[in-house]
Amino acid sequence: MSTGGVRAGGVWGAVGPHGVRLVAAGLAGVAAELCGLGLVAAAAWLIARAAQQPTMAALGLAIVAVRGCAVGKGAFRYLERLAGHDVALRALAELRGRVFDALARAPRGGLREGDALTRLVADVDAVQDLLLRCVLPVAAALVCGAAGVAVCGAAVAVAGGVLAAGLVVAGVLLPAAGAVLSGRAAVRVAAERQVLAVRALEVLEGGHDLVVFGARDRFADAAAVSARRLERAERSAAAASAWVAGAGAAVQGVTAVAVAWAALRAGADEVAVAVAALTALVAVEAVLPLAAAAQRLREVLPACRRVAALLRTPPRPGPPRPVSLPPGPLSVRLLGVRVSYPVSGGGGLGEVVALDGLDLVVEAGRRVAFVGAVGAGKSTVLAVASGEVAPVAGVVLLGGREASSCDPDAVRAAVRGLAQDAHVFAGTVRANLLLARPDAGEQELRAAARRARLLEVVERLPQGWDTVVGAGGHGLSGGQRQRLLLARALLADPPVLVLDEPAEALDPATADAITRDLLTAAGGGTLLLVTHRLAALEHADEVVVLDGGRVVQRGPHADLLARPGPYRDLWDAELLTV
Ligand SMILES: Nc1ncnc2c1ncn2[C@@H]1O[C@H](COP(=O)(O)OP(=O)(O)OP(=O)(O)O)[C@@H](O)[C@H]1O
Repeated sequence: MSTGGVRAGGVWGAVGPHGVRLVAAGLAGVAAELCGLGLVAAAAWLIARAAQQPTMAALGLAIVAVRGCAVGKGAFRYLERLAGHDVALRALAELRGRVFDALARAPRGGLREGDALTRLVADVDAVQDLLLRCVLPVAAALVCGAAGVAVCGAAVAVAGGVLAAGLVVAGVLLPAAGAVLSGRAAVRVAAERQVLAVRALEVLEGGHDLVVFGARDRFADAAAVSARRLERAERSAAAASAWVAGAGAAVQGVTAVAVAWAALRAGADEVAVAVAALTALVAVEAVLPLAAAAQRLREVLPACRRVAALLRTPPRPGPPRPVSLPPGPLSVRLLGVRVSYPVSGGGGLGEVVALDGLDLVVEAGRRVAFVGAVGAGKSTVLAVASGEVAPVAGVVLLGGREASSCDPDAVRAAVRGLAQDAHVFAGTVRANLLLARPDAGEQELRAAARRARLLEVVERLPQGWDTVVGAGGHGLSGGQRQRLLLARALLADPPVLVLDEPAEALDPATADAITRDLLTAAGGGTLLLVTHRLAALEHADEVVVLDGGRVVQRGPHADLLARPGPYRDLWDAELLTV
């Protein structure tokens, strides 16, 4: 699986590398159908001919053909299933890799949101049906239909023509009618399923709030209504499929009778009539799955189009010849940086200016704290430094190199830490930490945990480091979760460590102790720390006060406190809340 740019070919691009296997599966399917056809044709000939009491020698070849076709049908069907599923699973694995790459490139929100992501998983799985239930049956039906017409035609010429007409009805008209009939039902099912998924997610994820605000029953009723509507849509889809299947069986019977009748009228002997009629029965049976394939195709094609659209997500723009970053702690310079976010509302699109021509210099190895009111732009400073958000104007320099001329992955690796929306993965505590640095040793793990005050939490967990946390695992309190995320950020130990509210959800005493540790620890790289708690900032090399996306004050904690201004106002406000 690649992690880089877009690979061409959409959904078929994932199947292409396994083309030989797909062809092998198709050939095995065709061989199985031909064996089925040969079996019935030979058996029909054998029974009808045996009734004429010829010598055993005259029947010998047909007996061998019946046995050979019977064995061959089972063997080739087995090979088709084996090769077909093998190619489908390989193609799915390849496609999932490409989809994950594309998701990593996709902008935040949108496709990464819950319902869209759930749908995407189903869309990717639908590609399996494209191969197994659409492509392979079509190949087998085409060859078997043509062979049936040839056998029938050889037995009685006119019977071949009648069979061809029956095949057109069963293999073209019926699937087309079925696709139209079931298409509308499939669209309704997809829409209702999406509504139900959204409602179910709301009830599941917002369950606690719904109970607190007394809205649980209302939301649960709405979800139940959606479930009933989905059930009705699924019933009408199933009814359409049942009608098509019934019509297929009728066409099969009518074709076999018509072939026998045409053969009799043409003056064929009873052996030829039996062979033609039974061959027609099998040939039509081979094309009947096309009706189901057409219906499934109507559901699968939109899914494939959605996956293909995601695969076309362009890579994040990067320079053609990236400049490399110097080793060790890096300085961070933001010169005239302006960042705005698009927002919709009031019937149109607008923008929020988060950073407004910000100038900031943080020398390598310095520990700088960013403070300010809610929405002042603190998190955006970190996002710009780590390359998560691109400024619309201004320049970002890391270690003296323009960040935009460096490889975006290298920038993300050099400037990282703890974001506000950091995630605890379903896995052990150890695995969650090692995500930041898979090669970290036990000592480094413990040191990071100690600094984040996580060690005491781990020691109290039932299985210690091996306790499973995250979705479906041991529930962590808000404070424990925050310590785990902070320990992971500290273990990463990048050249520029960015920490956004690392002591959030902790009690004030622990929050201040952790902040003090972070600011006084020996060694380490440059530290950019966003915090609302000012008590420990006397240990920061510098404090930067932001307001409205601009720097309104900066300097050591003591200097800022010594004179009236925004910092002292924040300090006084903090004292009042203690
Ligand atoms: N993804 C976004 N889309 C739209 N507006 C955004 C987005 N992220 C931030 N903003 C806006 O940009 C401004 C600065 O946000 P930012 O998160 O940088 O502030 P902050 O100082 O970190 O706030 P807080 O202390 O609440 O975390 C705010 O007005 C915010 O509403």
